[in-house]
Amino acid sequence: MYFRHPSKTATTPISTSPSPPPKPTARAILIDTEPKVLNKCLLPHSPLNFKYDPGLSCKVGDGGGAGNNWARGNALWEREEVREQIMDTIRREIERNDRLSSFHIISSLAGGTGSGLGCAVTCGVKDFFSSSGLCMNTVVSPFSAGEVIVQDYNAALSMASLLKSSDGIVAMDNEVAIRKCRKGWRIERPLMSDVNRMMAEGIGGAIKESYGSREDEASGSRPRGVAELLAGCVPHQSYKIVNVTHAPTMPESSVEFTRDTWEGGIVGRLRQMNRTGCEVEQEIKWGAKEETQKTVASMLVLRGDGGLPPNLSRPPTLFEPRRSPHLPPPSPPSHKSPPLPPSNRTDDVWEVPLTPFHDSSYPPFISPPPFSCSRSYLNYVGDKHGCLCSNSNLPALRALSPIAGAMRKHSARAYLWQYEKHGVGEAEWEEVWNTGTEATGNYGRL
Ligand SMILES: Nc1nc2c(ncn2[C@@H]2O[C@H](COP(=O)(O)OP(=O)(O)OP(=O)(O)O)[C@@H](O)[C@H]2O)c(=O)[nH]1
Repeated sequence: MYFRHPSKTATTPISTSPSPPPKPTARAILIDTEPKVLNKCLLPHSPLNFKYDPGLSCKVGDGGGAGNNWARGNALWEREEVREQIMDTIRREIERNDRLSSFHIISSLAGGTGSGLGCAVTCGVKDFFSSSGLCMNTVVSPFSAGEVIVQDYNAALSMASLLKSSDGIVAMDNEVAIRKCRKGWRIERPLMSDVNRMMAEGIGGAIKESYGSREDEASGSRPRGVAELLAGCVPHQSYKIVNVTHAPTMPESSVEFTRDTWEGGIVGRLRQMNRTGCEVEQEIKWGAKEETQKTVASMLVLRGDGGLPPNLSRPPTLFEPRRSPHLPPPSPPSHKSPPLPPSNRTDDVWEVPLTPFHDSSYPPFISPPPFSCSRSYLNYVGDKHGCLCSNSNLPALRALSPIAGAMRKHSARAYLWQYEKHGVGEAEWEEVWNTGTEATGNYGRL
């Protein structure tokens, strides 16, 4: 459950004048070493349609960032006051839950705070709260050039640490997201906010919303959010890097003119993308018959309007569908509809057997390779949206590639003193190479 909705926490005063509905509060713990970054997130008049809880923000360190140095960010965890502040905040938030199924930690790979401290927090969560739930990390890979000179070191240290501590790593890539913004949304010069929106559309589509109430469970929807994603895509601890692709990606102005089908449209495109290792919908090579990408496990989440099953009322939506104001409002849910789809629409996926996504070869110990498909009624892109989470070799190898870059830099002894100063010496680098070589070998063998 990612948000606390106002109805649960506050009583709304009865008023005759219409006022905007109160914003839900993200159940997110913000951690940074730069107070100005946190303050920006906490601005009372932020344009976001949700707000952050100032009580859940942790300003740690001396206020100057971690200097794009993984070791410096990671070493902050050695300081008792930093550890206690972060762990206390997490503990308080856990105690406010009825129940908890998972943790989701989001950070970049290239900087110092998100990568270094983020890895330490992941280990802390696993050490202290692993009985409370699984821990998934979403990490953002840097652009291949033009950013931080030591980005390969930081990304390599992060990946090696998370491969050991995390239950699943969703690897997002800034460069891929920029291409999606350009080709899918036709934004010539995407801003970081566009990149973030694109990534959110992917990861938001992948994680089935978990409202966490007992009624949900009683209704049979059993929403499990992150835990469901991990169960579907991480069948073995040697394969914990997950890639997320989604369709459609189209400019907002095209939404009202687009009528996609499931099997022939969205699902077909995602299948071809999965077979050929294509990450941008507009770059699909339809002529390519050969599989260029091998997948260990995959999970498809389809989102679309349809008759809601009885007892499953539409939850408050944070992501309003990108629906044109000229379209008639969506019809209210029919309580006469059967408890589960199918509907009578011929393009509905429930009427068309899904051709499995696993037509590639798999390691012998995973047979048959897991493939699951589920549906959510909460949609926020047009009337149909598909999201494929897969444990495929090409994106995983790309996420691991900074380790090779770091090895090259390391052999030239470049910048190593900056890391040594904060406790990352030869033994630690050796561990990174070993972990990286093993993971690269596992994916390379597929
Ligand atoms: N997608 C995305 N990437 C970002 C964003 N902000 C920074 N990055 C990427 O994150 C990396 C830099 O890491 P930051 O998160 O800025 O650094 P930090 O974790 O605050 O670490 P320090 O600055 O060293 O304290 C670069 O690869 C950036 O491209 C963002 O809003 N969205």
